[in-house]
Amino acid sequence: MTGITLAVPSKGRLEELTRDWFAAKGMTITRPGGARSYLGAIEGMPDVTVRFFPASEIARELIRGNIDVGVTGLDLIHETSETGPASVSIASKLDFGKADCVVAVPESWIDVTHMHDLADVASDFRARHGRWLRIATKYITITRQHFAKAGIAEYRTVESLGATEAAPASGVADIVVDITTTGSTLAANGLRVLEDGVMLRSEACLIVSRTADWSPERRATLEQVLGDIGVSSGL
Ligand SMILES: Nc1ncnc2c1ncn2[C@@H]1O[C@H](COP(=O)(O)OP(=O)(O)OP(=O)(O)O)[C@@H](O)[C@H]1O
Ligand SMILES: O=P(O)(O)OC[C@H]1O[C@H](OP(=O)(O)OP(=O)(O)O)[C@H](O)[C@@H]1O
Repeated sequence: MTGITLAVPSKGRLEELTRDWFAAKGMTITRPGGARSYLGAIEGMPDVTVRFFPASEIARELIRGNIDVGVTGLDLIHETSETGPASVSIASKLDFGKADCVVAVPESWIDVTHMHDLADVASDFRARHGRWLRIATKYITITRQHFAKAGIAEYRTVESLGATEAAPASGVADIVVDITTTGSTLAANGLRVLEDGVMLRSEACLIVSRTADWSPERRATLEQVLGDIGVSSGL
């Protein structure tokens, strides 16, 4: 077996930009079965099988080694598993899909400008309010890691799969961890990013799995394909 699998986003904001990025490198991704098909190819590259997946599944399968190369957001690699970053190699940043994963508090918390202020708030919270500080987020892993690094342990996460920024105003949580690009959603919901509250700067990346089964033949195919794009695997 010398062929390799390339996974690209099947939908969402990264789909078209990914196709355009490959096209600019002279590689045309085809989807012979149409938009509902999950199998594709790259014209003139019979050793590459293209698979279409949601961005979050691409991150998971790269980490598990079930796909060889893929395009997804760096944030999803960090969020999917604590071992995510070590399980992959970033072959190239793609300069689109940019978003910062941030900690944001209500604008009315005027004394809270840095993570160390938040640490003080968190440790007093239970005594003052009779409950833990609540953080609305879908970035549970990233939150756990960064709050531990900031020495903050006294909080609870409230898992939010959409409209996270609405959680403080609606009383579901006190603060949020979410991604932001222009900042307009945070501002519209009366939230402010802490001055040292950027936990991760994310963008779409071309990512190689370290955990895939890299036989010498498949490795040679990988380096050849990446060489055509002008990058190396970093394996
Ligand atoms: N403004 C933004 N909002 C959300 N995601 C963004 C934004 N800008 C870039 N991204 C990136 O896009 C990726 C998520 O893409 P997409 O929304 O297609 O994924 P998904 O989670 O599979 O979609 P869905 O939420 O529809 O299931 C993440 O890596 C994220 O960082
Ligand atoms: O900083 P901004 O430019 O305002 O962008 C950030 C917002 O965009 C995304 O939500 P989206 O509208 O894509 O909905 P989602 O929650 O389904 O991802 C993200 O979850 C933020 O809410």
